[in-house]
Amino acid sequence: MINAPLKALLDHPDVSLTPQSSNWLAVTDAATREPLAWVKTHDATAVNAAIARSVGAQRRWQQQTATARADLLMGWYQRIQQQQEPLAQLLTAEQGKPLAEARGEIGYAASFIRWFAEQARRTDGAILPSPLPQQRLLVLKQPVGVCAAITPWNFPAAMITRKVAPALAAGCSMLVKPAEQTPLTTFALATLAAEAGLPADLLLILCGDAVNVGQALCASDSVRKLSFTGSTEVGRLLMAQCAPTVKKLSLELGGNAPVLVFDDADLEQAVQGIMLSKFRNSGQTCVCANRIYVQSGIYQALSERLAQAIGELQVGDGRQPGVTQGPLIDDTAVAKVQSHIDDACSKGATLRLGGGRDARGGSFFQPTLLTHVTQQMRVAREETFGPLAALFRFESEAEAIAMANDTEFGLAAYLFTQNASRQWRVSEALEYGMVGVNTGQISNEIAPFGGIKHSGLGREGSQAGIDEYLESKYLCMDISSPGA
Ligand SMILES: NC(=O)c1ccc[n+]([C@@H]2O[C@H](COP(=O)([O-])OP(=O)(O)OC[C@H]3O[C@@H](n4cnc5c(N)ncnc54)[C@H](O)[C@@H]3O)[C@@H](O)[C@H]2O)c1
Ligand SMILES: O=C[C@H](O)CS(=O)(=O)O
Repeated sequence: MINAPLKALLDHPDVSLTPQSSNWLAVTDAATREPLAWVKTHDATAVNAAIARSVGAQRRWQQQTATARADLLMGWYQRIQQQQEPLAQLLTAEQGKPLAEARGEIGYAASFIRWFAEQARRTDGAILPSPLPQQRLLVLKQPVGVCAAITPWNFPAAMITRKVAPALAAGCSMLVKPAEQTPLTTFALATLAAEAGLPADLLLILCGDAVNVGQALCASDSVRKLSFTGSTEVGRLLMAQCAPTVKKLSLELGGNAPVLVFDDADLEQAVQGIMLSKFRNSGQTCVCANRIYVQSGIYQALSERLAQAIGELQVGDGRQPGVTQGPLIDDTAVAKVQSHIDDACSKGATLRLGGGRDARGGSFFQPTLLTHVTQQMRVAREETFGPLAALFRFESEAEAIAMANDTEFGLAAYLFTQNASRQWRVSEALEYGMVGVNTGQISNEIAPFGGIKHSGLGREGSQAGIDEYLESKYLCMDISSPGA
């Protein structure tokens, strides 16, 4: 239910708490599947009208000083922090994750705003040593201009601010198409940005048919950048759609994260790291452990301890105390996890724990452990995006690295070993954008988040994050006096 604090966050002409006509989209509760609200949808004409408004807003916004932009972002940050609880309740309602995780995501989302408020005043250019005495060479940093973002449902707050904050800090405007399953958090964040003084039309939300909205954004020459977070399949499509207008692109795509646990790992540290990486958001994160490779000497002890830890997970409505595993986003997600389990078992894997839809029905799924998994199974090649821990066995370091790298994805990888030399050797050999050593928690606003190969282009957060929204302009100035 949308209570009074949540209703105040959704005070937007494109959000209705009462049923609306056909060109409005119903947003449902992830656990109960009851309608929460309705959001207005945009066709191509409406998208193009929004782009035109964004152009004007951006031109005015880039005239603001970096200090003014930073101050406004800090005001937005503080309001989000003050509203963490209602925002978390709204996020859990539409996405399903347990409230404790939702509170954490709100804090994580806010951290990007604070980070880029700080970065706004550090977009330094350069003065270069000229090769000619009469010339002076300078580099200016200028905003890219009108930007668009298309975001996934699994982190309805953080995937918005990880794009909008650097864009606004750099002097850009942003048009956001949130996932159809979880747009309400985006509207709530926009409400707080407006309360902080964000000028009208600088942050516009475009709900509607993803294909049509996406095509209109990609086709517009006024939109100079697209930042997409989602599946690799859609990322490839958007990349192609942006080619005719040569847009700047940031792509945060799919993953297939390996975890390597060596005989010399600290067993408890490895189990805790696997649990954190695998079961956060019920396994619905791009950096979740998808394949767990365990060296023979520790395999039995780890599989026993992991089974015990998985058995302690609590499935249910994320609003209920003690629940650690909320529902999957929809029945399609349930079917994909089930298909990976069935495929693996048909090819010789052992079902150690769980294995199917939870007795609660809906899209609740039992946290599952498979052992004796091999590279020939679908779970080794595809991103499961659900609460399935798949254990593989290996003998040597070289074999583990080869299996870990045997994928077109390259987002995150993890390894557990107390041997410092091995930490360096394996980290350098893993073909991924991010590597966790003795930890399953690698995400923050300060580090460069992103992947290589089919997991994407560019980085979010960190010093690099704002560069995705800036252009470098080179000035070459002849300072010789006339007639000299
Ligand atoms: N790398 C990361 O940081 C990161 C973060 C979250 C999710 N993901 C990936 O996203 C996937 C799961 O999220 P998802 O199911 O929302 O992904 P998805 O690709 O199906 O959808 C993502 C967004 O794209 C939109 N979309 C879908 N088809 C489109 C089209 N033809 N044109 C324009 N927009 C379109 C959706 O409406 C949604 O807003 C997983 O693969 C996961 O790994 C990656
Ligand atoms: O799912 C993708 C998110 O980027 C995960 S994280 O919260 O940034 O680790």
